[in-house]
Amino acid sequence: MNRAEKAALQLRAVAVLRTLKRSRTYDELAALTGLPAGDLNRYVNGHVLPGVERARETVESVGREELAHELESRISVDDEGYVDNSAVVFDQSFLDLAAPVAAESFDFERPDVVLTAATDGITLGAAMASYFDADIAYAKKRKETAVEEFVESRQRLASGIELTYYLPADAVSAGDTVLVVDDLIRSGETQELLLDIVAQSDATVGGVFTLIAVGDEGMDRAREITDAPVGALTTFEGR
Ligand SMILES: O=P(O)(O)OC[C@H]1O[C@H](OP(=O)(O)OP(=O)(O)O)[C@H](O)[C@@H]1O
Ligand SMILES: Nc1ncnc2[nH]cnc12
Repeated sequence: MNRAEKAALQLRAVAVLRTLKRSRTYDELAALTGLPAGDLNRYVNGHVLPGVERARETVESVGREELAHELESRISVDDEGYVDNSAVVFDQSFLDLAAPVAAESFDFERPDVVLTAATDGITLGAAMASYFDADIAYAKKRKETAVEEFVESRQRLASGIELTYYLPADAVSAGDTVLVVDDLIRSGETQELLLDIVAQSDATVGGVFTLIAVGDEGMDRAREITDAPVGALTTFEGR
């Protein structure tokens, strides 16, 4: 490992600890990590960096299970099965941790572009794009001003309302590998539109990832459209 890689690992460990600290006392963080509370305080406040071995152990200890647990503790589901995930999508540090875990948990092809749907998918999309050193693209329900060419995909929803997403045509190029992500998948209607935009762009789907699947319907729908890996960090019961 060269100096830069060591520093990146040490900083990632600090990011992990800071994220875990948000909902914990130092004593609780010490119990969780096995590291002394005083050391944790110095790491979280940036006075000292953890040594490379400690950094590695810290980063590796936050695997899929821990992250899913952290995610579940931050969201609430109402009586009708609707999810409030604002404490997740507004926390870029948490999403920055989710990206490597998603990449390690599923066999996604390395993307050229990470594609999502505005609005709530954008922060996760940005974290994933940054991790893969890929571009971020997001389809919007309105046409972007001053852009001339769009790829658009329209669908009539179960409710009868029509939903259209527009993506500037140069956001995804023919031949690109595209990782499609969203914060939440329920019916899969949004995924169907995003996957259609990838197909219209003559690009390849490298995977589909969501933080939260509500029921199986949307995930199954995505799996019918693509053979690429389709994965969720957590699944909740649908209505
Ligand atoms: O699987 P589906 O049933 O299509 O639902 C999932 C979509 O719903 C939410 O977005 P929403 O449509 O609420 O738009 P927003 O992000 O702009 O709030 C969420 O961010 C997904 O994009
Ligand atoms: N927040 C949410 N919870 C459950 N299903 C949804 N579909 C779209 N947004 C949703």
